Amino acid sequence: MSKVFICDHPLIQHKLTYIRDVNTKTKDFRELVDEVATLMAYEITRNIQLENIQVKTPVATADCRIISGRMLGIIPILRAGLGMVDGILNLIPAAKVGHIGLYRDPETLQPVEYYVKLPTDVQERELIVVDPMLATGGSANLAITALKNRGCVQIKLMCLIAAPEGIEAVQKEHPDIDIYVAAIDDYLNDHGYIIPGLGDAGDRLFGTK
Ligand SMILES: O=P(O)(O)OC[C@H]1O[C@H](OP(=O)(O)OP(=O)(O)O)[C@H](O)[C@@H]1O
Ligand SMILES: O=c1cc[nH]c(=O)[nH]1
Ligand SMILES: [Mg+2]
Repeated sequence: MSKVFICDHPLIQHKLTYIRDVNTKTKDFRELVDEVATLMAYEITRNIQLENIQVKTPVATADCRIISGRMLGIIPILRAGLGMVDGILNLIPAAKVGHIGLYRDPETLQPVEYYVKLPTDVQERELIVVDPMLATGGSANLAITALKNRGCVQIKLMCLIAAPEGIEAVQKEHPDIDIYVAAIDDYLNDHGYIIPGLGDAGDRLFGTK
């Protein structure tokens, strides 16, 4: 069974409070999501493997460690996942980015795929699928399935806010995938919105409503 990690670092929780606030405007919302993505990336990469190397300091040789050789990929689920990409790239600039475009049909709440563009060596990479919201779990499940269908095996899911329903759905369909979230909220309303949540992440990031 996949594990669920709640990133409860005080800085993440503090910024999430302002992300949720209805009075936070687009510019601040975008900056806060970016910052939280960086902080969550710090947590998610905690157990990444290191290699030993030696470097010359100005006065001696030092035994050091680097993460070279680890091939990472960031996979945002469009649109809202885009808001988390730069924050992660700040920490891991060598990561490649693949895009999966999905929108959720407002009537059926089923995800509809409209775009997939992945790095050619995606199967060899350790992937972090990012999306601020895990609601019914349909979008995350479809994105993970799309990656697995292309031969990807090392996949983590990183979301800001999850509904219990979404976590359950991902655990059921993809029990091998670990999930990292900043918060698990109460429930989904009749329109599939996370309560209390933050509203529509894509609209708040891009100012479309
Ligand atoms: O878990 P689910 O029930 O599938 O819902 C979550 C999805 O809904 C939102 O995307 P949306 O469909 O609003 O598209 P957008 O990012 O383009 O706004 C969100 O960013 C997730 O991708
Ligand atoms: O609460 C929700 C649920 C799905 N998508 C969002 O952007 N917000
Ligand atoms: Mg949206």
